[in-house]
Amino acid sequence: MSEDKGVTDNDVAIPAQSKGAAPTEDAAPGEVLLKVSGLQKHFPIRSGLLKRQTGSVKAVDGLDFDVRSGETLGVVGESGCGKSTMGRLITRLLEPTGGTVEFEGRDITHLGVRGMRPMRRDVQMIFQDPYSSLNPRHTVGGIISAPFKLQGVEPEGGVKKEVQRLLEVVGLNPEHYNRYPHEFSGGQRQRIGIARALALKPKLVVADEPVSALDVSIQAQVVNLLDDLQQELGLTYVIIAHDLSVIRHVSDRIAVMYLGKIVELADRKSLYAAPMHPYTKALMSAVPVPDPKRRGMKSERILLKGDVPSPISPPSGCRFHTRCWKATEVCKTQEPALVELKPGQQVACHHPENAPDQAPGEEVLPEARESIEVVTIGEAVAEESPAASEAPEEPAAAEAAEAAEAAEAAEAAEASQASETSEASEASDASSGAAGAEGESGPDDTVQESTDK
Ligand SMILES: Nc1ncnc2c1ncn2[C@@H]1O[C@H](COP(=O)(O)OP(=O)(O)OP(=O)(O)O)[C@@H](O)[C@H]1O
Repeated sequence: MSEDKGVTDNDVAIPAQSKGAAPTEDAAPGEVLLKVSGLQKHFPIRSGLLKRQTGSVKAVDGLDFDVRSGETLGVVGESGCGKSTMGRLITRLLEPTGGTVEFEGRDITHLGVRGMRPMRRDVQMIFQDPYSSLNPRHTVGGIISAPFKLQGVEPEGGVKKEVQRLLEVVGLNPEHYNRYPHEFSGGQRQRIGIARALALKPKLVVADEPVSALDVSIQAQVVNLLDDLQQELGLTYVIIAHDLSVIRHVSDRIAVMYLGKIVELADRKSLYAAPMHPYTKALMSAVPVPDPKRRGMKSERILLKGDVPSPISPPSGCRFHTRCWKATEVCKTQEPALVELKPGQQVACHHPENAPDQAPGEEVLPEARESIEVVTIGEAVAEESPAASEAPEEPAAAEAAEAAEAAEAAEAAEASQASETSEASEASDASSGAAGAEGESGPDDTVQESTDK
């Protein structure tokens, strides 16, 4: 997906983040920053003339986890399992139905708008779609300076100077301050979203599918940027993604969600080395192997049959039992608790993998044997032509991160040529951009006036 934009990705200086962003005053690394207990969100379903509640979508149905200062907690799961709802609950963009959210030891579950205001500075969100999360009528300067205005914060040196510094921090040209979102590529727009999220030096950043709307090579750049910013600013992340390759690359710990619940929560190494929940095992068996030496080796993919059940009436007992090849009678009737079976690895399963059976002596249900299909891949592929073994595998962001670094060197060679072209277009853009800005009315005028002092 190449985009013809006024600003090209060649304008992006990836290592430019080192321009002195001041670290936030976080809790000591490893201390609990966010604590979530029994968190629920049930969306009511109303029907009839009187709009009576006839049921509810149990999008998030009892989550318990904490996020430690300085870490990245990855949250993964199939579409519809409640990841985004969880993200919106912990950033308090949604009101929970039940449970509690504590930030730095303070219960923020039901804080009103005024009570939340100071906390809004500390907790920020990066959204999935850089195309729709930026107001097309506002300049980049206006977008990134909005948090300062909303919070009544006057940074040292003024808002404009600070916004330009932030643009540099995320690898964008500070001179593009007066440009509009449509003049940037997808990756650059996501950088603008990141700059906006970082404006008030938050302690916790919740990123909901921050790269899934982007081209694979651009995904790698944005993932690397998030990584670098975390190192420099001591940020704590909750990163939500359905792509296990992205999650593997960015996370210290990983929570696997299924139908509104966490089924496994573990540090990255343990989870990838020995997943305990059958659902985690199935998810991970579908991940492309990042190590080129191991590509083509025989491996088994577990294909779950059937659809994810409806969150309106989730299955009894263990919610995964209708799709699990290990399901027994106890799985149908008793919901397994999330318990730590190995240090740093919690799982909610009666019959976990790579751990002692929690309900031994139970017979596997006959229908359970039919719930999956195991496909052996690798050998057959390797026997075909060498080209065929590479063709079906989509490069994952983690691999692409490495590929992007190599590609950057090549791109640098092309950059001089590209910059000539982009300089020419910038010259014409500058005048049309200015005309566009002048032609805007209402809020944009305010932005221009207040930021171009
Ligand atoms: N405002 C809402 N009203 C009613 N149902 C909702 C609402 N928002 C989400 N849901 C439902 O809640 C469930 C969880 O949705 P959510 O968006 O949190 O899942 P997700 O894991 O983030 O999925 P995706 O990866 O597709 O974004 C889905 O069944 C969804 O239809």
